[in-house]
Amino acid sequence: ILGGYEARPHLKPFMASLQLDGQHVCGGFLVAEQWVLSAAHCTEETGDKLFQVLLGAHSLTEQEPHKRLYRVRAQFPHPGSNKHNNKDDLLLLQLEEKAELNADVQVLPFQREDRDVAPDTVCEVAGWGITSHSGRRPDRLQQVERPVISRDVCNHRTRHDGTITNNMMCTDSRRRDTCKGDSGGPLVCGGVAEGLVTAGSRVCGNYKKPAIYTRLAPYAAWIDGVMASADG
Ligand SMILES: NCc1cccc(NC(=O)c2cccc3[nH]c(C(N)=O)cc23)c1
Repeated sequence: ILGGYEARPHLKPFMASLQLDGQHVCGGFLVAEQWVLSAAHCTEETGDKLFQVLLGAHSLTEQEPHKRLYRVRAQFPHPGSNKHNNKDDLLLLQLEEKAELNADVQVLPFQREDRDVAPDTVCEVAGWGITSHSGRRPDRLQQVERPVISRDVCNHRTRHDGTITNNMMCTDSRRRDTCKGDSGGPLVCGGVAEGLVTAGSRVCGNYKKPAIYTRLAPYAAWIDGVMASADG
């Protein structure tokens, strides 16, 4: 997160850190007791290695009462996801067991009504992604508030030039923005997850490249279907 600030500890109990060998790679959030939602692009450099999922954390390193690292039983990237564009950039992770819910570990509902969030709506996004252009990695969860911008503005030829589909949404990226390591985290508007951070152009903090999110409502059936099929 660029231009943000440290979140109030454990006030975002849905936040997940996707880790490899103890290293934060991407964000995500608890969408059901045994399921975390993140971005398919997060698996690009991991090959077929499975993530571990850290829940209940504020600091990535310090001991905290409800912090717990979960093994992943299976990972389900959306079948339409690929490394050449931002389409269908979703990843469902089934935890080895149901997460133990408590004050610091809670499920976050996602938007199921397929209607655009109004432009200028102020939403918030959190993550352990880099906090500077030099790549400084925070130990504690950061957050920032960002206004939604219309798809038309976001698709302007000087911005994302027509690549933002109806399944995507954008927020202003002037100074305050998402960046490397924030992918997969939720864009929360009015207490509901409306989108998932996607790296898009990988640019951070430049107003000419608004932040892009995968809208969640269009994928409600896919999310429910995977969870139902794998839960048995
Ligand atoms: N503001 C939009 C936004 C949201 C989330 C992430 C990003 N930016 C990256 O993720 C990024 C940036 C720079 C080098 C990078 N290398 C890699 C990589 N996977 O090797 C990713 C990146 C941008």
